[in-house]
Amino acid sequence: MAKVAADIRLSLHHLLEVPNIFTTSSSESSLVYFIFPVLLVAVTTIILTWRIVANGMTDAKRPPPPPGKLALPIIGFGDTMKFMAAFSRRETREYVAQKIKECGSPVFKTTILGRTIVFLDAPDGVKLLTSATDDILIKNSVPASFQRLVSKGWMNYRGQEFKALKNHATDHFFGLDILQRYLPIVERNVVEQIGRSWMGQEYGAVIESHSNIKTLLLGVITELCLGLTDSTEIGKLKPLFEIFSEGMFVVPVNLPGFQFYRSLQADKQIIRFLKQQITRRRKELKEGRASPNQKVYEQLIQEHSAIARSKQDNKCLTWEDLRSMKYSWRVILETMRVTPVIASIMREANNDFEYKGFTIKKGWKVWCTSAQSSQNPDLIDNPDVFDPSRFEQPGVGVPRYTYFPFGMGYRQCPGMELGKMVILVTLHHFLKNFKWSLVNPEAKILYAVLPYFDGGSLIRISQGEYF
Ligand code: HEM
Repeated sequence: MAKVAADIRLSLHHLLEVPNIFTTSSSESSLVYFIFPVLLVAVTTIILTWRIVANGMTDAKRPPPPPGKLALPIIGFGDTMKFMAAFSRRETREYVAQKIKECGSPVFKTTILGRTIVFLDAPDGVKLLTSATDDILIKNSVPASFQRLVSKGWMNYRGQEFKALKNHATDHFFGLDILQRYLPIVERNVVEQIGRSWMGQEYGAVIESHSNIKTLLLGVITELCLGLTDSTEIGKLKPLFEIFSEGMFVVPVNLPGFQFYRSLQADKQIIRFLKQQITRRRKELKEGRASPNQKVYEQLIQEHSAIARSKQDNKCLTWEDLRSMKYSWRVILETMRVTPVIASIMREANNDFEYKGFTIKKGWKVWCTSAQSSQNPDLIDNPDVFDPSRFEQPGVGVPRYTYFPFGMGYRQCPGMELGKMVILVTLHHFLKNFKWSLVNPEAKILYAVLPYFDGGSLIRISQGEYF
């Protein structure tokens, strides 16, 4: 090693000692004239090799890779700016349509954030992305910042290890029998949070609803996972989560002054907080102290008031009540179709494979966005129209493999039933106690990984007993 280092130092020394070409003797300048063409040929060869390898032209027996230009490694941005601008303005559909026109194929490739991304078509692409096993596609296709912040645990598990983890989580947390036990806790949290932040406001008061709902959800999760009910303690976590999530889709520079650095610091504080809470919870458990649009609105009121009427003495919601909220669930599905929480299924090729006559290379990211599936006018009638009735008959208004609010198949969201429960319970209590309207109905919903309300989500609430 020492010899190699010495050789490198020597070569660097020689290189640095090459005299200025404008003041050289003839033998020195001929050396420079020799070096330049060699460098030129070397750089050209590297670029050509990269292009050939990137385009998969080296293997004559294989079909070609999908069409679409790739950027030069390291220095090339490719479609990064174009895609990010379209994504944040909710114009992914226009971006995809333009690319399909440019490439002449619904399956195409490009470079985003320095990675080769292959966009697949729906429904076939969604079917592949959600049903392929880990030897073909792995769940690793997220930006580096997101991966470092969020994917440290669950997403890094593969194959048998992943199955064991998922079974464990289902047995101890996400199973339907366990969720039924959580229902009273979820409902109490919703009612308490509504009482704390929403009740008692004067008629027509304006509320920042997004932030309030986030507090509500944090309260539910911290009580379910940690048995934590102290609202002051929970209040400390909220700003940390805000800072943490702001770093999910940024350039991952871990230096003071950068967002990613701030998010990692917040992550450390959250972990410290959670560790303290887990220690406290374990101690409690050991000591045995722990205890376990107008028509749509009218239809929702109809469904929920019927449930409320069927109960005497203001009894709590039951699992059967949740199961009977069928129209409400269609409204929620349609809401997530129009504004998906997670707007793409993302995987990474774990091996070379073929798709529709194209070779997808190992390491390439493989995506199918909701713009190509659940918002695609070729697959869904009038995709921009909010119409919960499309979910009345499974697979008809919304064909199979075109809609994936919780993902599908092997890596489907394990929190789906919990998410569903919290949303339905919250909706029930909101409908019961409030009427509301948007303060700024023209305000856009934009994206920074997750959707957010441009200018806040102010709503005007009027408290009452609506059923
Ligand atoms: C409305 C609420 C929710 C929505 C819309 C949602 C949506 C999703 C989606 C689209 C995925 C990606 C699936 C894929 O790539 O195929 C996912 C994964 C995941 N979700 Fe959810 N989710 C929700 C609530 C929750 C909750 C409440 C939890 C846990 C408490 C949770 C835990 C997870 C985990 C651990 C994964 C990773 C699964 C894997 O890697 O296999 N989610 N979710």
